[in-house]
Amino acid sequence: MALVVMCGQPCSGKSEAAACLAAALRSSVPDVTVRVIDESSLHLGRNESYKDMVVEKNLRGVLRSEVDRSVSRDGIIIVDSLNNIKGYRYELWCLARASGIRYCVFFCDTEVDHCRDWNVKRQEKGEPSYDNNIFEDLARRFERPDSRSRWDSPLFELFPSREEIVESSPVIAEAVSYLTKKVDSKTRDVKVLQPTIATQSVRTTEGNSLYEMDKATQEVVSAIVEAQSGGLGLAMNKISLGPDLPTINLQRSVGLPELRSLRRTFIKLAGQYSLSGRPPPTDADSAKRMFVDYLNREIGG
Ligand SMILES: Nc1ncnc2c1ncn2[C@@H]1O[C@H](COP(=O)(O)OP(=O)(O)OP(=O)(O)O)[C@@H](O)[C@H]1O
Repeated sequence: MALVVMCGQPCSGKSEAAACLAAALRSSVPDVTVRVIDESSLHLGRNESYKDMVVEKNLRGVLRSEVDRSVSRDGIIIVDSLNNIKGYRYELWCLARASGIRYCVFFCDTEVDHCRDWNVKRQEKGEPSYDNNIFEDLARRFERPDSRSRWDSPLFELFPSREEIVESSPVIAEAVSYLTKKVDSKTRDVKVLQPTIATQSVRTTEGNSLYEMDKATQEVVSAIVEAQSGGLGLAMNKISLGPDLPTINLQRSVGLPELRSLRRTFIKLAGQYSLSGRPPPTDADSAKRMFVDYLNREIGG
């Protein structure tokens, strides 16, 4: 039914806002399942998840896979994480689009000084908090949402340092109405994302780019599994697929379920709205090249 992406600086009030939104939605549409996905629901700690770029990338991958598994036309998913990188919000938007559901972003626009104070208060109370260096690094890298981008729209803005956020706050009510309203077919006042052919289940015909992509990415997965099993005497962390293709540089051993999930997500993300803004690959080699680039970004060294 809908995907809601929380976004904001560390310790900016996202979880409190997400809880208010979830409660308001549950009262408004009691028959709809509302689920909040956050780091703690996946048993991931803040400092462990953001201590360097590799684990941070890993955290984003885990959250994205969970969102991918959970989005549906029947329930509402709220992703309560930093969602601080615009490319990542774009990926979440693609997942919503692939499922043909509503989407919106909630931005807790709290000044960094307040976030820092609130984080220090949590530290003093012994509550889960960010280490100071991790907080400063995340604060510096935050990419503000921009409602002109499809993946940051519609954008609901909250100012937790200036106004108390409660279930009855006007912006929460506005979001509940947007997320639960029946679409008026005449005015089309609520935007439901429409899956493109590239994001629908694959309808394969030979020569079709999706078929090529499906087959090519499967070959890449098989090559990785083979290399990791020590077969063919291949190096496990640097896997070559041929002279004209980039090398796969793995940071760690990656199991088949994770590879399958990455492949599924890649296929959804590719197509018309490809990761690089290029058109979908039309031949096996370019599909492999794009998939290897994607894997190197997600799980590469
Ligand atoms: N309006 C407010 N006034 C004072 N303190 C606040 C306010 N909103 C949130 N806080 C405090 O800030 C801290 C962080 O709140 P919250 O967990 O909602 O933020 P968050 O953005 O989800 O944090 P994280 O980035 O760790 O997930 C909490 O201790 C909370 O009590």
